[in-house]
Amino acid sequence: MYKVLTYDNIAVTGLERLPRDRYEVASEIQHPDAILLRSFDLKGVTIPDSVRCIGRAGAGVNNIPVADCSRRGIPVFNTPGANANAVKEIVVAGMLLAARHICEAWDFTRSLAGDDAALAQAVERNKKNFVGTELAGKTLGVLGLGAVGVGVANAAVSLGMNVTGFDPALTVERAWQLSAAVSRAGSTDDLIAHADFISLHVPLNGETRNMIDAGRLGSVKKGAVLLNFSRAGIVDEVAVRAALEHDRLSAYVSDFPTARLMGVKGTILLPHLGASTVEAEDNCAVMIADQIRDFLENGNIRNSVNYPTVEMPRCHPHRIGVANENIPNMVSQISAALGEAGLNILELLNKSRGEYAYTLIDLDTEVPPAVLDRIANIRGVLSVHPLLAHRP
Ligand SMILES: NC(=O)C1=CN([C@@H]2O[C@H](COP(=O)(O)OP(=O)(O)OC[C@H]3O[C@@H](n4cnc5c(N)ncnc54)[C@H](O)[C@@H]3O)[C@@H](O)[C@H]2O)C=CC1
Ligand SMILES: O=C(O)C(=O)COP(=O)(O)O
Repeated sequence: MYKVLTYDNIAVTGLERLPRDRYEVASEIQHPDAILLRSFDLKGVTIPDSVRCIGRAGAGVNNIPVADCSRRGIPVFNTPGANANAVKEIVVAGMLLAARHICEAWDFTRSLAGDDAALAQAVERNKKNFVGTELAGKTLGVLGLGAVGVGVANAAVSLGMNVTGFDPALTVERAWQLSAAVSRAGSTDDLIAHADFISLHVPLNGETRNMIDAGRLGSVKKGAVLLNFSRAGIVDEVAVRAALEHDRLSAYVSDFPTARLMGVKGTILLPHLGASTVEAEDNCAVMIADQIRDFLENGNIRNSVNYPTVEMPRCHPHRIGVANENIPNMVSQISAALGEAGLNILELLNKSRGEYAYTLIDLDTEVPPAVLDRIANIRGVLSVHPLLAHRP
């Protein structure tokens, strides 16, 4: 039995991809083979030695100690694009909430009482307080043109907005998806200085933390709207607060409420709802369950954030998967350990990514525990697992 420890709500449609006769899935479980989670903060948790992989049903992995996992030979998976449409839609909603003062207007309406005539009178008398602006013709700057950013940029084009984008590592795939009407900003600063709406779609990491700081906010167009559906830490909240208080920003729409911004005029704070649609939760859960199952059973790696893509069709029953440092002589030492034990290699695939590599080896017979131990003890080997073929 494979044991899968879950944190957060993982959609049942996804969990059903892990057959009950082979998988035990629970939120409390001893010696898990895999951890499945969404935004739960795994950085404060000791990851048991039994864990072979971690699956994030979603995009951001800033809640996972990825570097530690890499050193332990644990691939971390995510689900690129699986929730991007949901985020795109809520960003469009966020622009409209800000541009049309919908939150204040809704607060006003809820405060009303009386009969139809009284309500109509109050409505007509007060609607001038909520006059907004239209999105069409305004400029949206999209920072980060990945799965979400491209969706937001294209949606904004279809709403009649002028859209500029910036992404120093734009992939060819995303470039193909991006509307030709989206112009390319020369830099983050350039994008920020010319936009009426600025939407952040970068991952939170050492490079992006606090990237929207006082200096950059000082150069935004007066009255610009900042939308943050990425992570709280991408903006310097002290600077955002000051920009709101000085009317430099007219609104800050964020999916990440924090104590510093609660109640500050101009903030529209949502409870991390970007990916909370039935469709996105299903997409993410199905994708991650399939990926961790293929890894646990076949050693195949697809959509890992720290290990290379390694996929070898399963034609033989006896296979091992080895995670190792990307240093000379690894494959030769591993194959020597197998050869000296009289085991014949049928197929071998080795791929590397940065400091790490992963090797899949199909053999003509089962690898005895002593040989697995020998491989595990080779300097630079980080994890080794036998992968027994299951009947379909
Ligand atoms: N609010 C929510 O519920 C959700 C939030 N997110 C957040 O949005 C982020 C982006 O999600 P996806 O688009 O799916 O990820 P993605 O990986 O497809 O796209 C991220 C893009 O940001 C770019 N990038 C990285 N550093 C950059 C920088 N310094 N300047 C400009 N571009 C930079 C990358 O090249 C990449 O193209 C996630 O990392 C996560 O933090 C994602 C999904 C749901
Ligand atoms: O996918 C992401 O990065 C998200 O922020 C979505 O988080 P969630 O799955 O809703 O906890």
